[in-house]
Order: sequence, then structure tokens, then C-alpha cells
Amino acid sequence: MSLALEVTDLSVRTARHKALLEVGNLKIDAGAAVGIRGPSGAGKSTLLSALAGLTDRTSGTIRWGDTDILSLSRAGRSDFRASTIGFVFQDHRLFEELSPLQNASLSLMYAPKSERRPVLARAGALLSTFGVPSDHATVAPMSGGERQRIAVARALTQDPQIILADEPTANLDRVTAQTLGNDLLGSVRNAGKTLVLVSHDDALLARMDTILTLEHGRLL
Ligand SMILES: Nc1ncnc2c1ncn2[C@@H]1O[C@H](COP(=O)(O)OP(=O)(O)OP(=O)(O)O)[C@@H](O)[C@H]1O
Repeated sequence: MSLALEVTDLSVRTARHKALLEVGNLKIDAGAAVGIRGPSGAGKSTLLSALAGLTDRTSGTIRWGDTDILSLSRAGRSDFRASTIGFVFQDHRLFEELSPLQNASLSLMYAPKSERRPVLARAGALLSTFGVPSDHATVAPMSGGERQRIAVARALTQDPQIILADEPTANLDRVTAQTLGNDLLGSVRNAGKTLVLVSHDDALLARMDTILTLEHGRLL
């Protein structure tokens, strides 16, 4: 199962009313893999955050399937995100004091007891597929590539219909980047998820169905 995206008249502004992002129209088919590229500061992370309902001062419509997430309350957006979107943050956002498995299964904190066992099993299976060493008590000593793979596993653990990934292969050597790209795309393509991915990695972008370019807060 996956969801299509339709964005209309999206505008994200700063507290001082400066426009960070203006997107008149954007459509992404359900199950499509879309790459977003553009120079540093173009607004790529802002767009990805907006698509997840994570930005303030945002107007327009962002419709995932039948749900316009901008019409939801903050709590409603949070519920939608938890059930539907896996987000890979540019800075991973791992909890240093937790193990790889605990980080990858963080959604357990909010899951009813009956759902915990399958979530834990899935997180463990993803980490093993991605080749993340399982014997670390915490992620503190782990490498950038290992952390990035844990962040991707976490995004996939709840089997979300949508994956939003912000530079998932940044700062990795070519081989590690390619492996992570394979892992991410394999999981997404197998399950027909919708993927929107921000990247400067041309090899990864070349594997997307469509590539969009963002400059000065606008899609070209
Ligand atoms: N909350 C905010 N208030 C003011 N300016 C912001 C805010 N968030 C982002 N910006 C600015 O908006 C612009 C776009 O930022 P964004 O992080 O979306 O760019 P990006 O294309 O992802 O860049 P990079 O490739 O370097 O990660 C930048 O100039 C940034 O400084």
C-alpha cells in the first residue's frame, strides 16, 4: 500500500514572514520514487519537513492520499506521521545512550503492548539486512555509515507507506553509499512505498523515477 501526493500553493515562511518555500503544484504518484536536488540552502530540507507536517507557518494543501495534513491539528499530524511516514533525518537523530535495536524500534514507545513484539522483530531484521553490528550496547561508538543505516532502519520499522529521506547517503564513501542506497531502494520498491528523497548523490538520484530541482525555494 502506498499513497500519492498532491501539493498546491504550498508556502513556508519564517517567523519574520520571509518566504522559505513556494510550491504552486507538485504531484507524485503512489509508489513513485522521487529525488530532489538543488544547491545548499535551496529549501530541500524545508520541503521534506513540510511534506511530513513538521514545519510551522505553512499554508496551502499537502494531500497524502485523501488526507490534507495541513488541515489536521498538530496532534493529528503527529498521529498521521506515526502511522504513515518514515523519516530519515539528515543528522540521523539517534539517541546516543540507546542500542541500535532500541533506536531502530523507537516507535515502540508509543505502540500498544500487543504490537511491540512484531515491531521489535522487524527492527532487528532490518538491522541485520543492513549489516548493522548488533552487539553494541549504545550507538555512541558507531561509525557514520552504521548510524545512517540505523536511521534508515528506524524509518522502515513501522512499515510506513511513505518514506521521506534527507540526504541518506551524505558523508559516506561510494561503496557504503551504494549499499545503503540498495538497502533503502530495495525495501521501498519491494513494498511499493512512495519515496521522496533529498540528495546531492548523483548515483542515487539516477535510480529515482523522477528528479526535481529546487532553487531559491522554488521547483524549477
Ligand atoms: N526556521 C527558519 N528560519 C529562518 N530561516 C530558515 C529556517 N529554516 C531554514 N531556513 C533557511 O531556509 C533556507 C533553506 O534551508 P534548507 O535547510 O531547507 O536548505 P537545503 O536546500 O536543505 O540546504 P542543504 O543542502 O545545505 O541541506 C536556508 O537559507 C536556511 O537558512
